[in-house]
Amino acid sequence: MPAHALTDIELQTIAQKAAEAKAKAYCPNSNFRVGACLITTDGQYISGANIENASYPVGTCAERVAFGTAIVSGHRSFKAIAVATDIKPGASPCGMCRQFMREFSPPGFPVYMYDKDGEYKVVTIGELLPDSFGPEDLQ
Ligand SMILES: O=c1ccn([C@H]2C[C@H](O)[C@@H](CO)O2)c(=O)[nH]1
Ligand SMILES: [Zn+2]
Repeated sequence: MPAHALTDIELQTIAQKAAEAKAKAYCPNSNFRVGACLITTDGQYISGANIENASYPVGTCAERVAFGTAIVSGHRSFKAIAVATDIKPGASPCGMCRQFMREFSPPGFPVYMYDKDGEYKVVTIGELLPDSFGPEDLQ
């Protein structure tokens, strides 16, 4: 089992919570629901969903809502994130979210992408954002 692998229970829980968050998306502009759920290294789950705005660029993605919520709750260390959408295959995080997530996750951090049937593909943030710039580069 790779160091970052989740247990079956963790995987089930993160998928369920990402799907629940998806139901809470506020997306009157795109009607494209996205839910996300992070699991912290101490086993807590923190969710997010996309929140759109009448001024379109002001809207934000589910991944950044989940990470932002976690960070302001004091969490700094994460095992994985799940992202759930109603398409098939599941959606891959946008470029801005890749960089945002990279701030708080090592290259091996797993991103589980769930599709409308609950099937997933998992990739690492390093695969999504190769040769990335991170906070350690500022030291
Ligand atoms: O990985 C993604 C991709 C898109 N969105 C949101 C942004 C916008 O509200 C809607 C359509 O792009 O989906 C996310 O939350 N996460
Ligand atoms: Zn995004």
